[in-house]
Amino acid sequence: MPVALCTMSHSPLMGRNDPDASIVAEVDAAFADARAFIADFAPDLVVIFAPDHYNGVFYDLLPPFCIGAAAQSVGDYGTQAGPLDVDRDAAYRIARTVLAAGVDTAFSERMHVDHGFAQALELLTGSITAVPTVPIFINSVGEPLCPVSRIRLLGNAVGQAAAALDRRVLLVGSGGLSHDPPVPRLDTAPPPVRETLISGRNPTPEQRAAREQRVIDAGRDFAAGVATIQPLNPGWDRNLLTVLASGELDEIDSWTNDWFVEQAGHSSHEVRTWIAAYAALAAQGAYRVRSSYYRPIPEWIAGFAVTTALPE
Ligand SMILES: O=C(O)CCC(=O)/C=C/C=C(\O)C(=O)O
Ligand SMILES: [Fe+2]
Repeated sequence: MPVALCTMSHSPLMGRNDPDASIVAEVDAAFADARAFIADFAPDLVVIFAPDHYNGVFYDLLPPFCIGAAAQSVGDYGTQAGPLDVDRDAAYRIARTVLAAGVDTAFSERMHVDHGFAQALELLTGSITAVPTVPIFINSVGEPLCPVSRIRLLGNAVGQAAAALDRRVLLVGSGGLSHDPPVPRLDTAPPPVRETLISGRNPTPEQRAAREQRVIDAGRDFAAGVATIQPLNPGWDRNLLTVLASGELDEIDSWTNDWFVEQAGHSSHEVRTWIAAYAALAAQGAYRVRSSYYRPIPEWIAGFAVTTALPE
């Protein structure tokens, strides 16, 4: 069945701590191109891989993956709040195929998602309900993480499931390339923050505003060159884009989780969502990258990229 792919970095700092207007215009043009590509493809199902940033998934029960049969967006960083238009039947069909392939995904009838999903759906399709969706959470933040080889297997199984649906499926991956924004970590967080990582659902508006302001401040400091967070790594980012475009995805299996962090920062694990989306596309045979935009954008704490691809 027809498939197409669009992968994109997300950043909660878009619109909150923008780079020079010429760079914003360049990114806007990349998204306009992606939207035109998607409109031309006319998907009737979006399968989106995205991470969570301790808004929907916590250490009280932290699976490596979760497929949502129903989901709602928490509306962080000004993204749309409320239910996604989840295609429940497609979610179950995909989950059955993934489990049959030996990839032990979790499954949710009440998934909570954050800007990782909502920003991508809004930017690419116009809203969180524009096109029926199957949201697939990939843990990219809460260590310990599974080896990245499992992500390729997940993506492959999702791609096989997508092929068996009689639908026009857009595969989306949402996450930054090299970047190390201030996402708290369980082993270093002070006790009150640690508790929010374990069970922090539904923060008060004041708590949410304080969290968001901390990230915005970090973006300002990073762009000013005074933040203590890890630099972006454009060389690493470009190599990743080259590998994804080459179709030689099994090369990625040898990349260790520690190497991701050393090279590209903790949140570079978010490229798991790209790897899954490309592996899903590869499940249907050879593919061709149709467009690839990249720029390191310190104001957004992001190696920022947008790609589109189609089967050959
Ligand atoms: O404050 C927190 O708990 C989480 C911070 C946060 O949500 C940061 C998000 C950053 C990205 O999504 C990103 O750069 O990819
Ligand atoms: Fe993120």
